[in-house]
Amino acid sequence: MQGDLDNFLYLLDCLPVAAMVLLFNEEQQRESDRQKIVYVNKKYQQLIGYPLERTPNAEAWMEVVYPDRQHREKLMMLCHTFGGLLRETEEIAQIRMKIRCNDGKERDFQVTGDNRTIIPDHYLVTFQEITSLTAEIEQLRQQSEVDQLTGVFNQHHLLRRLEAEVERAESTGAGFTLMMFDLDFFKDVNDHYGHHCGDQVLITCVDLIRSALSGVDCLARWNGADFVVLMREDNPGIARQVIQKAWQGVRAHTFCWRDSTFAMTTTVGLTSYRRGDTTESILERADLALKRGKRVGGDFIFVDDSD
Ligand SMILES: Nc1nc2c(ncn2[C@@H]2O[C@H](COP(=O)(O)OP(=O)(O)OP(=O)(O)O)[C@@H](O)[C@H]2O)c(=O)[nH]1
Repeated sequence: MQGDLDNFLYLLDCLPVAAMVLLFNEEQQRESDRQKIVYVNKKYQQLIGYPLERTPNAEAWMEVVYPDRQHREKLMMLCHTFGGLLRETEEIAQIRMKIRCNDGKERDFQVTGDNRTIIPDHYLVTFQEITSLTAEIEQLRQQSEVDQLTGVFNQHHLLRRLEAEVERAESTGAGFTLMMFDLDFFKDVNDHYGHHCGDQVLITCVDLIRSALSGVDCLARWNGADFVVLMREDNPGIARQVIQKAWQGVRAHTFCWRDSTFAMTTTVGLTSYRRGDTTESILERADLALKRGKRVGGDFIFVDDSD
């Protein structure tokens, strides 16, 4: 048995993957004493940087590689499930975790626990670094939520935020305001000056609107020349004052294209959250308010105060 273990550990040192061996002892009273790290291979020491002496048991190891207490507590819960899963299913279990390595850098790892090792009660845990993969996924996730032309959020993100905001309003009672912005006669800009000029106008308008908002307000492109602002302000009067600055900012701006200058106006439809609202009902009301603003010729802020 000892020979098997020695051979097994020798093989682990030849692996190009960081690995540790855990010994499970179900008889120990305290959960933290049930898992003991009995071996870390060479690749583990190179990549994560801690020798076995620095990792005497699972709990101490956790404190070294997860100095952030909150992160550690979350992970302890995950690991508890992870260990339970391994013992119950006699299979492989995987989790993703952030580890503070000995060089002080935080890296992401795919951690795989395998209880099918040949030594009874010994579990093999391998660590595959996925830091660059995680960064790429995060970058793609962010890109998928942003409008490529203007850099503000897209409709997909807005709908997610709106859903979360409706849930928050339902549970806390703190409302919010939704505004739909449309550039008036934007099609004429494209027709007169070309699509490229239209693009620049959209970018400039976004900058002007954004500069009137605070960092917590969510500005998103709804489609074409329509934008939506979600503001955590349940008083429509106050929200109106803020949005008027954005509306006025676009109005006062002189747009230049080659030898020409021109002005732009916007129409805004504004509505506030009401108890029982869904994302659809509040969007519908904002759209209706926008249409009513358009009906009076645009260049207008229409506040929906119907009941
Ligand atoms: N340049 C440019 N044009 C776009 C883009 N997306 C949509 N459009 C154009 O935006 C126009 C639609 O805008 P609308 O708001 O419906 O038309 P509008 O002239 O502003 O009409 P009103 O809103 O009623 O004042 C169409 O001509 C689209 O081709 C874009 O990314 N770039």
